[in-house]
Amino acid sequence: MEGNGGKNNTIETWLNKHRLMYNKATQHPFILSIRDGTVNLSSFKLWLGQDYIFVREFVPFLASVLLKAWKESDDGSDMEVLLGGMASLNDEISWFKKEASKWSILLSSVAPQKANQDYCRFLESMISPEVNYTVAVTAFWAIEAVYQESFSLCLGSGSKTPIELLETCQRWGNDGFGQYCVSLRNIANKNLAKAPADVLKKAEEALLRVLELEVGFWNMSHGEM
Ligand SMILES: Cc1ncc(CN)c(N)n1
Repeated sequence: MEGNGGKNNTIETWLNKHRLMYNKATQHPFILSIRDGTVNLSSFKLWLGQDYIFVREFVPFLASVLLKAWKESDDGSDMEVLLGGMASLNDEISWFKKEASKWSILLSSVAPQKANQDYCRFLESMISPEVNYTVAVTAFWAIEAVYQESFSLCLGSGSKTPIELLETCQRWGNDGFGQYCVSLRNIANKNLAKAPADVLKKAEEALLRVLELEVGFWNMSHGEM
């Protein structure tokens, strides 16, 4: 008997249950200000410098998800999807450096703010071998999905995203990244479908924590601390 009552759509069930929180994370006023063209460029620059620090911390987290997949997953294709994610993180780091120099941001002098530190601490907690693969991959999907949904909003019809921010929005809002997030959600759902109740509980808690941390990260960028 599967711990999830035989269902294979846990993520969708959770998203419906936590819709309010999910919308807070994916339709934050910071993102809406990019979409309506009123974004404060100093907020954008703050976000850029802070996210560079976050993305560097994201690498060991993803490495730990890969390691868990190798040890715990019975589906070899998970590894390939995660490896693709690692390759795009490599691109992402180069892109941050290029973008920072375009905006005259000295990345080496950026210090992580509280919301970023909290998020990085969460990532670190997920690295522990005691956190199982299903929980970690659910958190990983949620982290990527929030950026994908958020930035794709800034590309939709009627958006007035400033031209100099379009590349940023395309980085996470493009169809390829959308497909990658669908693959991650399928991996999470597949593992959640066979997870026992205690793992399901931890995975749902991890999803909620990610949403809360994403809201905190946007608040920090938007100057609402
Ligand atoms: C805070 C945050 N969340 C998600 C992502 C997408 N990798 C990111 N770059 N930064």
